[in-house]
Amino acid sequence: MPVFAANLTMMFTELPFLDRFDAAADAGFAAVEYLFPYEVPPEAIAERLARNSLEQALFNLPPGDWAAGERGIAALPGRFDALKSDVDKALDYAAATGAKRLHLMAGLADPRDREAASCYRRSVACTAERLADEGIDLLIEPINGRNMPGYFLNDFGTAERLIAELALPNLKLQFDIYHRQILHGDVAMALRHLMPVTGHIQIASVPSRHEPDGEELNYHYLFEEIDRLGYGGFVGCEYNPRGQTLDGLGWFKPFRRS
Ligand SMILES: O=C(O)[C@@H](O)C(=O)CO
Ligand SMILES: [Mg+2]
Repeated sequence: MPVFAANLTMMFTELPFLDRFDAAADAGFAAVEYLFPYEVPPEAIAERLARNSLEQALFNLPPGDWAAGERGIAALPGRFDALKSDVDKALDYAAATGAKRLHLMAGLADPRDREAASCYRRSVACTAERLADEGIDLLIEPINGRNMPGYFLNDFGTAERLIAELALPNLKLQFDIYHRQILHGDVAMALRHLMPVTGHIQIASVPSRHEPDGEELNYHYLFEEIDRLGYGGFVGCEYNPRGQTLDGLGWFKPFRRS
């Protein structure tokens, strides 16, 4: 049975950020993820995790100036020094929360731009090596251009090739099924093919990015497939609830922590 992580950036947004940890645990989740923890001190997050016996599945390294439209800096020329201090900051949060996976966002750049590609490769390699010292996996995630126009890493094949070329044991794929379906389809075959390099999975319905309980994808089948493939990681619930978060958790009843 997959272990689901509530995504606290999207779920339980009826509540202030720290209270979402309590709500996720009360709803039966054993783990949580979110995009960015950096507005809140690491100790405050650690306290909520401990109080609720929750595991911290994943979060993202700092993304640059999000409010100004940046979506990561790994592929941006001239930002390598900033990335190194971002990694230190993220590692402080990982140490406090026990997170064993961090996602590095690529940024907005033309995937055909050679300088961006070379920056991205260097950023990914150096960050993975730094994280390996702490026993942490680095995740890279292809994101579809409808949700994030101009995002550099917009192709699963590119991510697969980079992971193979760099051959760093802690560099893994963040397989967001929502993005996969929009970018390429063929989700079940891709899960089979990419499972050896997959370090984290995320889910949402397609096309609405709501609860994984209908529309284009058969999640009942995909959850069984993920189990059949022996996946031992977390499945992040990265969806926008249609209404109140709790009202949309019917799909989750069979998986609740007892
Ligand atoms: O799919 C997504 O959008 C996220 O997993 C992410 O990290 C960037 O927004
Ligand atoms: Mg995602």
